[in-house]
Amino acid sequence: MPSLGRLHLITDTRPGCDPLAVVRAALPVARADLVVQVRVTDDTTDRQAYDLARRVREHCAPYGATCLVNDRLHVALAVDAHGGHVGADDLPVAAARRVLGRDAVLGATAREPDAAARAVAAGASYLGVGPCHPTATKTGLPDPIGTAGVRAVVAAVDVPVIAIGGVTVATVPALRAAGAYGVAVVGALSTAADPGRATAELIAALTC
Ligand SMILES: Cc1ncc(COP(=O)(O)OP(=O)(O)O)c(N)n1
Ligand SMILES: Cc1ncsc1CCOP(=O)(O)O
Ligand SMILES: [Mg+2]
Repeated sequence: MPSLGRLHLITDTRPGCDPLAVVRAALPVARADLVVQVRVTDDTTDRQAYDLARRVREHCAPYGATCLVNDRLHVALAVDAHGGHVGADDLPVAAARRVLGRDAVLGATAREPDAAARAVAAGASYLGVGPCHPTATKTGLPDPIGTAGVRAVVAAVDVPVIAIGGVTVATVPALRAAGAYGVAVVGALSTAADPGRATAELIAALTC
């Protein structure tokens, strides 16, 4: 399995967004440092999710970027994605591992050390940890864990920790200092005036 990219671009399929345009802008900048996670709104049909994921997968290939699918692992399999991401309301990690197979990239959401260690024992190859900071992108989230929460999870596991939730280029240095391997963003790229430039700034912050 290639090493995991440090910048996880999560697609924003809310009304008014153009997720493929953001992916197209980010790929030539971040190349193999990019992981594109296809995440769709709940009212998106499987056919729509499949069509988006198939196109993302095709776009990623020439750049060596990784394509993951959030929640809908049958879509991940159908488009030959590199893997998927699951959280508390999705298939359990061990079941997701069985679905995706031994070699797939499998991310799991965790916000505290015990749950993180259980997810890794069940087969997660990386953890999405957060929300680290306040965010308006997803409702119903628990309180942010901050950099101290990230540090606690990092100390408990031996897989890459991807910090998520309210991440901006300004917050990356502190997250990296807390041990995060990388970051996952929605708004920092989907609402950027120039997503290519925003990608370059995030990559610079992640790799310095
Ligand atoms: C990298 C990363 N981390 C966390 C999440 C959140 O997953 P989940 O808790 O299942 O919530 P939804 O994204 O499904 O609403 C993620 N998608 N990616
Ligand atoms: C899906 C998800 N899970 C925890 S925070 C979040 C949304 C992150 O979006 P943003 O990067 O815009 O804060
Ligand atoms: Mg989920």
